[in-house]
Amino acid sequence: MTKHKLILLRHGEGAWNKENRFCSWVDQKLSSNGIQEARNCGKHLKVLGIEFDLVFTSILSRSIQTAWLVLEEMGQEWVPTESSWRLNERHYGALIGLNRAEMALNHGEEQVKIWRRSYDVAPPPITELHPYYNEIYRDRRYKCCDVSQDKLPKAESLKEVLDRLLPYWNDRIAPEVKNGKTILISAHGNSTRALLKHLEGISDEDIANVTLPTGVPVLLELDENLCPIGRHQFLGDQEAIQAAIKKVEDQGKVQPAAK
Ligand SMILES: O=C(OP(=O)(O)O)[C@H](O)COP(=O)(O)O
Repeated sequence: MTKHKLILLRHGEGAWNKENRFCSWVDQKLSSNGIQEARNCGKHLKVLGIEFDLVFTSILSRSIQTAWLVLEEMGQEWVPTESSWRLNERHYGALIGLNRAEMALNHGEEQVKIWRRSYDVAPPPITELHPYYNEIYRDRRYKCCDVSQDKLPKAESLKEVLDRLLPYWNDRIAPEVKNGKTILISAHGNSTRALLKHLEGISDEDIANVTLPTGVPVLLELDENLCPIGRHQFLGDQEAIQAAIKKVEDQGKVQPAAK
């Protein structure tokens, strides 16, 4: 049986991951910890003998920077890399920039969980009054997309992320996987969750329980029809990975001191 190896990666920690703020389409760089996470990821993939043929990233710096650092550690800087807005993080609309724990205090943990992890509920849309509206929509990178600026999202559910990501997967990435290319997709927590949902056939309910920590490579093996062979695997120290997953899940809870 043909086995295609696909490595999915949520970028290393960014400044706003650390501050527990919804970052989404704001272009934050990696924190020093995030740089180290990306480097460690590259070291680990090198030890495993992975040889990439192609790399795909979003057009947000943290995913591109992560891909560079991974490739540098692996001595594979030459590998062709392609970036698309369709791999961008979920657009968190009006929630962009807000602190999750404060949101939990003001709106309740259940509401924050619905905003973060429900499949088809979108947060309130971003408006021109939002402090990051201009920073996002006046950025030149969004003039170079395959849709016009006015068609770009103002908020997205996970379902809407999958809807805009799927054409890129189907037309651009999947054919390369089928051709036997070993591919790294360096993207984001929710764009990666959307793709995993599609490839593994995860239900609308169960996808709420899939959490991705930063900087941890996820291996998915696919057969010739791109059906998964077994479940996705987090590569690395399993105990540390479980602790990192719990930390991401707890980001949407009221901080103990404030309870
Ligand atoms: O920017 C984000 O994700 P990213 O760090 O993967 O790019 C989101 O703020 C992730 O938030 P969530 O984990 O509450 O869905």
